[in-house]
Amino acid sequence: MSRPNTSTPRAARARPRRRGGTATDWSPSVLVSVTESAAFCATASLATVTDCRHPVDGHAHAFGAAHLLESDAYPPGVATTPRLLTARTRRLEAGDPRYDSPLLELLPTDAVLSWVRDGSGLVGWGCAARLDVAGPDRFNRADDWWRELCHQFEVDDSVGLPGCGPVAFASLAFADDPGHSVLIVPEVVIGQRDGVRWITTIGDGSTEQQPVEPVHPPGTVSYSDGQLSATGYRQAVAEAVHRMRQTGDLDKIVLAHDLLASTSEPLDARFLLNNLAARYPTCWTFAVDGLVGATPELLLEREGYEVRSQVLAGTVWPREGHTTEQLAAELMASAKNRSEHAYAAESLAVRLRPFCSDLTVQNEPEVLRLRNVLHLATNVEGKLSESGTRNGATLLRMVAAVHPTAAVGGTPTDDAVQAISELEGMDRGRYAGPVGWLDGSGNGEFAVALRCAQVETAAAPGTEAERGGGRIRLFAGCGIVPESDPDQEVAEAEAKLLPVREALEGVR
Ligand SMILES: C=C(O[C@@H]1C=C(C(=O)O)C=C[C@H]1O)C(=O)O
Repeated sequence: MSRPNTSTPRAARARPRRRGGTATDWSPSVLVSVTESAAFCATASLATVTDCRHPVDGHAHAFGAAHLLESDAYPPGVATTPRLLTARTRRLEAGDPRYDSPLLELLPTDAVLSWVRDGSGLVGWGCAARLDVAGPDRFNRADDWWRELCHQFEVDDSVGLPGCGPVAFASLAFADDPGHSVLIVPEVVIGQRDGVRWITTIGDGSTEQQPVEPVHPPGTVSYSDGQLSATGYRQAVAEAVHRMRQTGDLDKIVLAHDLLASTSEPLDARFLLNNLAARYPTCWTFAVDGLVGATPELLLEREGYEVRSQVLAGTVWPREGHTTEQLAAELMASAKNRSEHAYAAESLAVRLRPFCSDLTVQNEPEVLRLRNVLHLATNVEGKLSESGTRNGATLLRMVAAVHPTAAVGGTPTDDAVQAISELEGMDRGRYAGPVGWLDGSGNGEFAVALRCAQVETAAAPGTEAERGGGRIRLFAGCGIVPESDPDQEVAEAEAKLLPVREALEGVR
């Protein structure tokens, strides 16, 4: 992909102010921090904005986080003292210990943020600003917040690659309700792209030299049913198949279930990240606010005017006596998998096309080979239209348009999403939602949060967590079509749970 096109229209790109630019034309806007969210009803979009270094406590904060909210929809917030946020990016050079260590090895213990694939990507820590948001309008609110915040940055960036300057890590809920989405602007980001390693500090950079403690293994791991057991999952799949065959109102539905793991020692997200990255180097190893995983599915990447996606749907998993090539051939020849896949590829392409002047969808799917599964994959590439970008087609708004694709929702989308909530009866949280990062120039990458688990913070009474251990909720799901066999779907979900299970158990 080419470098960002600097002629991208202003409306399409949140533009931080670059040092050496028009310093005097910056007029501090009134920054408002909304401190209350519990008072709102569940169906409304909720937004809580926090300057994390100064937890919301009713006092003015040392520096501001800003967002746009309709004044009549929210109670009065707490006015903050407007102060410019500084984002400083510089190249790391040979001789600096951070120049050639693997990115994941640079992470301190707490508040880790990760987006790493094949050794490149971004890691971050600390929290210069944070948005918590929920509801059907979560994408637009997140987009407004990020673009507004970007105007408050003074940027000193001598590298200029996508991911330099101010960056937000984002992880959005699968569903309009329930679910909670989060954007975190770290205090420190270390990035690598095209062989260049850089560091960005946001704010005063005081956490740049955070000591890196040794990674702490989780001890013994035990599993128990989550909100939807494997047996319950089998029933839900059988019911979906029955319904599809009887009424024909759904063409495809993606059903998932969860699994709880308890560990005898506290969970160190870096232990999972390291193991996942070692076994799944071609996946995006991510961590945002306790959601940790290694996903193979690129939802949408934007660089300048170019967008790219790789839709995955249709799966086989290793069986004794079958080579990878035999499995790949079986997958390509399976009418059931091809139809599951076609719905997913079509759903992405149809919703991305309005933003593009050109959109190329691979004719025939290819096979993506991973250790635990093989998927059918379709590559999609587009060029954004100038009118679209002028009219505010930001990455987050495009992500909003394509989510959920039929790889994690179904066809037709609204009916499938409704049926998912009825049949699963669990809160997916941010599993199967978009996860990724955004920079201040409009570039970014979002994947579908798969092969992941949510580290739980509250310790349930009588659990390992209460005794000082950890608790984590793993998720996996499968596309169901009328030809699906419930036992096979249970086995497929098990294969998809394997990456996180093995990472927890220390398999590398
Ligand atoms: C839903 C998941 O995966 C999705 C479903 C797939 C399928 O049904 O074949 C394949 C890849 C993903 O798009 C998951 O991993 O939990």
